[in-house]
Amino acid sequence: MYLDTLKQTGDFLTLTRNNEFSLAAEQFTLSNGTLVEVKDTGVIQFTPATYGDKDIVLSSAVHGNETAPIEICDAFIQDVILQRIELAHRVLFIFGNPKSINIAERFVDENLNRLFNGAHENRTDNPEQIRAAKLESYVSDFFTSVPEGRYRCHYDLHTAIRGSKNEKFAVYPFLHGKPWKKSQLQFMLACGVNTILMMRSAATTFSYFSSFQFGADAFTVELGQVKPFGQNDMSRFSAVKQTLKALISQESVEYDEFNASDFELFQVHRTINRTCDAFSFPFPDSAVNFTGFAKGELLATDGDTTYFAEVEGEAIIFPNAKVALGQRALLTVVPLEVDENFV
Ligand SMILES: O=C(O)CCC(=O)N[C@@H](CCC(=O)O)C(=O)O
Ligand SMILES: [Zn+2]
Repeated sequence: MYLDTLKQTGDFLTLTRNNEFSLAAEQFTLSNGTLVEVKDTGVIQFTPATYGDKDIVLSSAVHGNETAPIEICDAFIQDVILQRIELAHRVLFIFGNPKSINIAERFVDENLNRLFNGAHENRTDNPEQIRAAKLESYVSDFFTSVPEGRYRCHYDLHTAIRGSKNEKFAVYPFLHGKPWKKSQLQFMLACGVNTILMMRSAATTFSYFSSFQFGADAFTVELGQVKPFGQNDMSRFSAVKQTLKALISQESVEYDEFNASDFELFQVHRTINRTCDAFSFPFPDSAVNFTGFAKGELLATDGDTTYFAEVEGEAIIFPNAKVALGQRALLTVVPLEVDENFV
């Protein structure tokens, strides 16, 4: 029975870290009427006695070494349980990969953020495969256990391996032709995120899953660079903390008028996958995200295949030569202007 400690401390992160793979479901009600449901290790759902029309998912630790988002969500969960924050909406918090938090690694056996939207099927069992399937079902239950037509969003919080020219940026999953929402860009701006990458194809990421399967406004949000626990400068996250707090605790949140000049928008130019053991980049580990290359410059070598920048200024995002074979080793992006595809 872990509930007494959880009620007293609100420390769901420690409970999660002490139970790497599963935790028996339990529930209780706070004196303010909020129902607290522990669904599993790392998965906790809050339902206020009276709740508004938003169903909000906030996830972190899909990559275990990305600690700043974990600290942000840990603090929110404690604030809710200890009644320092009163929620206005239903909220599901997820710490994605508890064991990878404990070993301070991106993942244990397999990158969890490549296993969503059915990608966990037909593969040999390992903890991340199992976890992806469970997380999908918790999110599905959360969104579908209430009447249809409610507003849904999912912000999957990460930090990037490399430094970035633009410290904070968000990935807007492929919307299959639906327009991008200026209101979501305003929300990101309020979080201190002025740089958005528009994906142009389906993915197996957590944010794409919620966007595609449930029509949620969903993003992968990169809040800075990976640091061990205790080494994050939490002052750099004050805007995102304040904006997320407003989202979950206020009936509605007003944002400034959309102004295209506030943003740097990019669309994916191409994805380069690693297919060979001999995969390398010509640039050093210190090369930051959004570094632009001149047309014709070498971007990557995959066995006998060489990739050169196809357009002037083609910029690199998430270069990682160590990904598993078949996985994305590099995204490149080019600037995007606001047009009629934004509503
Ligand atoms: O810095 C890196 O190389 C990776 C940071 C990270 O985990 N990014 C996400 C982005 C997911 C998306 O494309 O929506 C990932 O690679 O899973
Ligand atoms: Zn990540």
